[in-house]
Amino acid sequence: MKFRIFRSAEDQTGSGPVDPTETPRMGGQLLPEATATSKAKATEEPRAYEASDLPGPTVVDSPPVGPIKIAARDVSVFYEGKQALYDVSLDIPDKTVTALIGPSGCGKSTFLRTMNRMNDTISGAKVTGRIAMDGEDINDRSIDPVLLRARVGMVFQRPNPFPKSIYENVAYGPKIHGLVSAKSEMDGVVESALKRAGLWDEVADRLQSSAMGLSGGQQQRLVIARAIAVNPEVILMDEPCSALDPIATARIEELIDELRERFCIVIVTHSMAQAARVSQRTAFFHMGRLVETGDTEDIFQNPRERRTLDYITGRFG
Ligand SMILES: Nc1ncnc2c1ncn2[C@@H]1O[C@H](COP(=O)(O)OP(=O)(O)OP(=O)(O)O)[C@@H](O)[C@H]1O
Repeated sequence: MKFRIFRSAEDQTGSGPVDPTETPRMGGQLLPEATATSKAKATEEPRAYEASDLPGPTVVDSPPVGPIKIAARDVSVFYEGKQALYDVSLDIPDKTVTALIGPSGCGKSTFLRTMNRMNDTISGAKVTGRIAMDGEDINDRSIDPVLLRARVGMVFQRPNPFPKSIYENVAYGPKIHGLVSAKSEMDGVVESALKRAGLWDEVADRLQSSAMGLSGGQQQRLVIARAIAVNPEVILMDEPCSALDPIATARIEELIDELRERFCIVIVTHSMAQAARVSQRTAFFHMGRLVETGDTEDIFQNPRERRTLDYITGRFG
């Protein structure tokens, strides 16, 4: 059996070259060329990928099972009038990791930001369409974006701890949102968030030390602890491992897997291997459009769209 070229599992950033010697794997399973090709286009001869194929229709491979946390309908985003995202409709299930994949500039981060109204903070950005969380329109005038961002936390590419102590980084959110007043209660919140972020054992004896003295991977887990401390319902992650080494990346990936028991997680990643490892649902974007979405296993093993197949097998992007 032949195997398609696939990004190396060690390629954590997704920016490295495709490794032709790497055996492709998806959730411990191989990605056989025969399966990917025959099911993608069972009766058609593969044809060359052409720019005129774009833009294509959205294909919903299989609807998610279980409760939907966020439902996006016909979401478009414009920057200074220039359209960056076109009519994206996507259901994001609760207690699941959904990976947003696609080549640079396809709109992954733009779509991610629509879910906690971070695009509101970009001057000249305009969002149309509807995004509902638990059935409630998050763009409704009655929704306070600051409170929304506590419910929908965000972790960025580069760890961005505040230049304060480890303790203060975690305590900051509960304090400003008035969730906790007593010091003893705050101690409990900080400890619990650090434990859930898998950092407690490494920092318990230096909570008053500066967060800036932590390693990059520890800082990223601290930022995750900071997001968790305000009891969010959703955690958005924009390439959270791209600035980390493989060991720190593996630790964050384990953490993501643990966190999905309690949270709805959406992760933007350039690494196909990472998307395959950490997510249960995948959405593939190309040129501002959602091309295909479905269970991660289906997207990687039986993509329906030629563009998806070309991307996941490293032909472009
Ligand atoms: N603040 C902004 N102002 C103007 N245009 C923007 C802004 N942010 C993104 N864009 C444009 O919107 C399009 C989508 O960008 P976006 O960052 O969402 O893509 P992406 O898929 O996340 O890319 P990458 O993988 O490189 O981060 C691009 O053409 C980009 O140049």
